[in-house]
Amino acid sequence: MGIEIKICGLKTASTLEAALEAGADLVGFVHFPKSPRHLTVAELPALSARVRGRALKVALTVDADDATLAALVAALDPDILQLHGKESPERVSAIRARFGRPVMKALPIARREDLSAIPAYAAVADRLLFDAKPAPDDALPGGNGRPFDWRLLAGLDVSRPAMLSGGLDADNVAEALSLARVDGVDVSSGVEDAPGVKSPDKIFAFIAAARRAAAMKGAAPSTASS
Ligand SMILES: O=C(O)c1ccccc1NCC(=O)[C@H](O)[C@H](O)COP(=O)(O)O
Repeated sequence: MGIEIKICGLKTASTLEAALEAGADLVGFVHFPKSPRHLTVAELPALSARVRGRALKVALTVDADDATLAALVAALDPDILQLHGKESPERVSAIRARFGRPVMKALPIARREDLSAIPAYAAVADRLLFDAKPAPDDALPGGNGRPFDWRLLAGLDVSRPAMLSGGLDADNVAEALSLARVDGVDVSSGVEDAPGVKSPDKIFAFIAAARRAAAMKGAAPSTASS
């Protein structure tokens, strides 16, 4: 079973290069001033040029207005717009139509009830990303290194490609993939030495662990009919 791997919150040329060399399928750039991973619009073209088709570029925003999205689209030329705020299904649909880019909507998950949002967003987004719901004292809506109960996604059957994120790292990604039925994994804090400081070694270790886990999952006999 192949999976997609996204390394999010890349800020420097050297760590972006590490993610690309390690084989990341998607690379994420955060535009959210409160984040330690925030990149200004002016910083994006140089990073964008380095990707050169080696991975999909993802622009991550939180409840961004159209002017901000337009500036990001011009500066990064993203392959995917990741919406990580409280964007309604109507707003997701409007962004997709206005900017003509595939949209990945992040959905915050803590309990089974949180899965009830899936159908409305699956109807309008190209992809879904299941992330841990922030705790009241978390400063950010994502990128908090907080895991959730991956068993909630065990029987997941959505009509869109779905990624899992929240507190993943090289040590737990195999367990996460063994429990959640997803098409990919997304990591930020788990490949950092400090908030906003990516570690090339941890990026390589994470991607190797995720690929190994996905290969083992593909090789394991199916239990679906037993
Ligand atoms: O990373 C941030 O600083 C951030 C800020 C605001 C919204 C979302 C943010 N990050 C989301 C991600 O990096 C990933 O999509 C994912 O949530 C992984 O986060 P982590 O738990 O740190 O691995």
